[in-house]
Amino acid sequence: MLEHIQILLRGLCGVREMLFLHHLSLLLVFVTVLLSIRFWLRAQAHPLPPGPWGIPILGYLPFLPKDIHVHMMKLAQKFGSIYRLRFGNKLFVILTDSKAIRDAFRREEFHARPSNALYDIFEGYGLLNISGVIWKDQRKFLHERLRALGMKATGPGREQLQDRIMVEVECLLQCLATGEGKPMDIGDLLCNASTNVICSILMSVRFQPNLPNFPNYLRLKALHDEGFKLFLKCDIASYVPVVKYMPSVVENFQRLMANHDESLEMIHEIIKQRRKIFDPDHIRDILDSYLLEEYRAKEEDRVLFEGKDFDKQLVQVMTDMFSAGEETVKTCLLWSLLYLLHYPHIAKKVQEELDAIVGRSRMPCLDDQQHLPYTEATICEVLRKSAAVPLGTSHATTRDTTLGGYAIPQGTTVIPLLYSCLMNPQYWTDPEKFDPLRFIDAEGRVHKPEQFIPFGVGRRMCLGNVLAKSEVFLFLTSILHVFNISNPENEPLPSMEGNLGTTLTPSPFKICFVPREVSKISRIDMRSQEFRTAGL
Ligand code: HEM
Repeated sequence: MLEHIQILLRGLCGVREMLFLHHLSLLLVFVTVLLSIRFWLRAQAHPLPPGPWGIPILGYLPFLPKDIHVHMMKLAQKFGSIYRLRFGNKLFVILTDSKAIRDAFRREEFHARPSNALYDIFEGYGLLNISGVIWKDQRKFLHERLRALGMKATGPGREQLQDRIMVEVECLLQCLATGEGKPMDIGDLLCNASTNVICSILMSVRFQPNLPNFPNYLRLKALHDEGFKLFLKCDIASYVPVVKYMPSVVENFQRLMANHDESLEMIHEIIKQRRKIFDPDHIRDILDSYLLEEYRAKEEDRVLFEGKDFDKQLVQVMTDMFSAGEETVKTCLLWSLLYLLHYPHIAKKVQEELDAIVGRSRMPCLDDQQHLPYTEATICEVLRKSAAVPLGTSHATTRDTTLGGYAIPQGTTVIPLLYSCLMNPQYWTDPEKFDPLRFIDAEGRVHKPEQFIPFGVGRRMCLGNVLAKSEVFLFLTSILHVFNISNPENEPLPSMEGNLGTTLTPSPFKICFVPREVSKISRIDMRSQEFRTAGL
């Protein structure tokens, strides 16, 4: 064959050209060999992380059980704390301990969110699902504005945040009191309470069955609940190219889009109403802060969000904060009550600490937090054992990189398996046991081990962690300060098994709230509801 080519070339070219071609082909062979050796050496130095085999087209998807988070934690025993999985045609890297997660997420190339047809719904707007410079700017802006509204761990100004939360705490306590100690399922009440806190911070709106906007709340909640389910279904389908064209998947996708559009439109309506009464000298919430930016940009003849639609950004940010802040806190409160039903002696110890430090003549406040180590340890233990966001939120790599000696190619989806950090027997003694004392050191102070990362770590860690901790503290301590909680008589204790969706939630359960000498606590200060409804 080679001879034939040479004869042909001899016929076409002179001797000098032949020599040149000969040298050129030698050079090409040499370069190819060199590149192959380099590639092989690099692959030896930085191979892909190890991981289980999957099957063609679907990858590891068919082997995923219902409790994905537990299964993924078990895979780490075989493959180590950094391993790979293939879902359909997509490469995933799973990080199962806080060291690997910290190592990765402190680096810029791990800060992006994955990008596929599903995430494209957000068109690069909002905060939760965007990447790059816009994400950085928006995160900084929101962080500063939230701090200005009192969302900080220490220092003056926290009363603003506390006031907003306490309005909802007081409403909740009144509802619980109407139950007169009979069994109640309080999932909807907690959902309404946490929605109202976040909506108050975002746009000074609250919803209550006796307020005219309550049907809007029910619709928004239904859209979100369905949206989360559809998102999960479409998410899995989006990894397998063939599956995503199936009629049922296309239909789910279209419903998700319609759902998303309707919920954005509802928020947009609130924004349009607010614009009419906006006052740059009276900034009440996050919505006002954005409108102030818009107002200043107009005054200074400056363009906001070059090439982007300001209203779309505003609506998507509101929606992102709403989704991130409502479900998580409600879930965490439900778990708190469920664990305390199972471990009544812990509930009693928290009440004793509250009685000793806060006293029986007032309600707990944020300043008490630092003086209540057992209560704080109990909340840490709730955050650990419930692992409310077991799979964290996926990140993606923006360039080829390495981690722990492994190659992580550009565009890899990275899952920080928070469930493993919080529940792995390698890091926690008897992790299934609910035991606040694991967070108390020899001096009686609260100590948080390095695997305790319920809010993630790094530059993309939960933006609302201070708010979440404040809410859980104020709701839980207030409930325990005013009521004794118990399981309905002659009923088995509710299951502690979690159901995996975007969060890990307990199944619905009933609980009795029996007042504890309420008369001794000064009457709960019900602030006027008019101030809240005025923002509508
Ligand atoms: C107990 C309650 C909560 C838990 C366990 C929780 C947990 C998390 C986790 C694990 C992440 C992902 C971090 C990452 O990407 O690495 C996250 C992100 C986020 N959380 Fe929370 N969260 C809670 C409550 C809240 C609340 C109340 C808000 C409201 C402001 C909030 C706002 C956010 C936002 C905006 C992000 C995305 C940050 C970004 O992409 O830069 N979260 N949260």
